[in-house]
Amino acid sequence: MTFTDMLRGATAQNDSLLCVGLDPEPQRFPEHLRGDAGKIYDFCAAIVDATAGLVNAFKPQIAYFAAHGAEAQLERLIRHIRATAPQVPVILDAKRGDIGSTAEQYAKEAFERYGADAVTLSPFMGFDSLAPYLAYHGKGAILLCRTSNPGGDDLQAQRLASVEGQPLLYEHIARQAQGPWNTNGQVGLVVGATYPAEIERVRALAPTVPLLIPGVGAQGGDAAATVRAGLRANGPIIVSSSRAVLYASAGADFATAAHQAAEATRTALNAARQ
Ligand SMILES: O=c1ccn([C@@H]2O[C@H](COP(=O)(O)O)[C@@H](O)[C@H]2O)c(=O)[nH]1
Repeated sequence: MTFTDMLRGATAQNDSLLCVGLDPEPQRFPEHLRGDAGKIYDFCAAIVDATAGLVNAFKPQIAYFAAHGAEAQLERLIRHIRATAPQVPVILDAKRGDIGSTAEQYAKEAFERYGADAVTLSPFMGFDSLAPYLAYHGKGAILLCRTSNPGGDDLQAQRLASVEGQPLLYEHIARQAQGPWNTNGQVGLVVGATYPAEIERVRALAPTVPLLIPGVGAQGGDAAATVRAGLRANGPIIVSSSRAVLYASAGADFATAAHQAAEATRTALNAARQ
């Protein structure tokens, strides 16, 4: 099954636009696990079990595993997601970007080693740096477009004088993603919930690609504005929240609290659907 098929299925089955981001920080774990990088799998698996019926995707961020040498725990976690929530796609947030020969290795890592359904990529090095991921037909390639951080403006809001109509860089990325770069219907875009006007602009330029939208929760993005700006009948969205769900409680009830936080966010997102 393709990434987009899985996304459509999980969105319908769980009645959800919410993606739970898996960004494990051992120092923020509940007391009985705190500071122990060997417990990353246990912590994340409990979060997965508590939220699997509430999400349309899970998004592990690879840095939070690699920083602790916990890649084997990430592999095990993705196998656990497959076993307990086979309908829910896994987006590996890796933001890779490199020349083609190296990109081949990164693509192998994402899709063969980890078995992810989609991966986040930086489009900064151009189409040939994306092509190795697109060679994995059916897998999602989600390109950074208008990111959630304030510094995203430094480059993404610059005007491209060399392109007809002089679009901003992020607008050009959106057009490429909807058009010539989307050779097999695998491309998606990352747009920050912290910038709803830009989500709307990206959606106008890229009406059907999946939008991965981080920035609700800890970064303060508005759930309702995000849905209104990004969701269309044929334009799916994946609204990601990590810390607000993972660390809803620092106590032994962390998984119950994560369930409640995810459910509240799912409800807020659904309330804004047309
Ligand atoms: O523009 C972007 C792209 C990716 N991210 C990632 O999403 C999560 C956000 O975590 P929260 O705790 O919900 O703020 C994190 O993994 C980032 O690397 C993003 O925030 N913005």
